[in-house]
Amino acid sequence: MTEIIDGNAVAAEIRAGLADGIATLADAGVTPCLATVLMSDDPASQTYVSMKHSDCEEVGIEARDYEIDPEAPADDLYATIDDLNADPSVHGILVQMPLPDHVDEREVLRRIDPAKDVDGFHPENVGRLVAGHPRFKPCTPHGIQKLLAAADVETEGADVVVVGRSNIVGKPMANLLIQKSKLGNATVTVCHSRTTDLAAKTRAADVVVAAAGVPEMIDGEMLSEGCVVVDVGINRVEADTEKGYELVGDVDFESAKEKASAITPVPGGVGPMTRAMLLWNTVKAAGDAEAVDVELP
Ligand SMILES: NC(=O)C1=CN([C@@H]2O[C@H](COP(=O)(O)OP(=O)(O)OC[C@H]3O[C@@H](n4cnc5c(N)ncnc54)[C@H](OP(=O)(O)O)[C@@H]3O)[C@@H](O)[C@H]2O)C=CC1
Ligand SMILES: Nc1nc(=O)c2c([nH]1)NC[C@@H]1CN(c3ccc(C(=O)N[C@@H](CCC(=O)O)C(=O)O)cc3)C=[N+]21
Repeated sequence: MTEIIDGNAVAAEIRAGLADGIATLADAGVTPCLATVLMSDDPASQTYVSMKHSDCEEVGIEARDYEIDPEAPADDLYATIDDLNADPSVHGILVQMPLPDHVDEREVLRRIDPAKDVDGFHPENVGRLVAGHPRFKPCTPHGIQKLLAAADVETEGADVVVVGRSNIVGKPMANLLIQKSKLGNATVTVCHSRTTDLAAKTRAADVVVAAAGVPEMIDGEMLSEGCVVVDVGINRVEADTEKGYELVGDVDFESAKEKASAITPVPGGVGPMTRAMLLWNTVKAAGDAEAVDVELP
């Protein structure tokens, strides 16, 4: 029987597990606070940001919402970041990606105070991760580690293929998996659009992490019997539904399920974990900033 790994359930456990840390902060008079900054009209981005706000509310994190007209000059965004950096009541800052073309994404990432960079995208935090002593682990790959652990999937000694080399998913995923740590110690192959014979690589893997942004590109034919499949892809494809679209992953779920011993669904797999680990990083940021020792799940 193939195990369907329930990301909603594991994310709910993580949120519940944050209660102790949030209570410890409350005893010290601190309410953790996340500021989200949205500079986009994209409905998907708006949905994600509003989901992040309701998650915060559920666990007792204050969420502040900043919205900037996507046509506004980049300086408006930079000024908002500068204000949030300077505000001691704000512990975490998330600038929702993607940004409009006239905004320099790299400037945005290096402008956020690295101590408030709950996405873990600031070059200093990327450097710490690569050097093996992360401060904020990027939410999606960190969530995937927690998901694998909850499903009793050992990464130690496993051959893992990561499909995708983006700075927000593929690269940090590979970096976390090669760390000398309990949720690491894997042997990792990173594939991308110039990889030759992707299917041969994925067929040799014990664990496949699909993060290419190509709907259903990994099918059962590309997988070995008994492998574990983590589907990061969130693709809105047109469909005859109430919303006019449906969400599909980068994995062809039906055929992959025939081969895999365990697989994450879309929706309800990695997505909720990304949001849970954002809360996790925000509680950590608050503890660090206020010098309160918080236990994290
Ligand atoms: N569940 C969640 O929480 C999250 C989900 N996502 C989703 O994950 C997916 C990936 O996101 P992101 O990393 O930001 O995407 P990017 O578009 O930034 O990166 C995609 C990567 O996949 C590679 N790729 C594209 N096509 C192929 C192919 N045919 N074969 C092999 N590799 C390919 C690209 O290669 P190259 O570098 O050569 O161009 C690139 O490295 C998207 O569907 C996104 O919506 C993203 C973040 C969080
Ligand atoms: N600065 C920044 N940080 C991010 O972490 C970031 C970002 N920008 N830009 C976009 C991507 C994408 N991302 C998702 C988070 C949660 C779900 C999620 O919760 N998905 C639900 C369903 C969502 C739905 O119903 O549309 C699920 O898979 O079950 C999806 C995608 C974070 N990202």
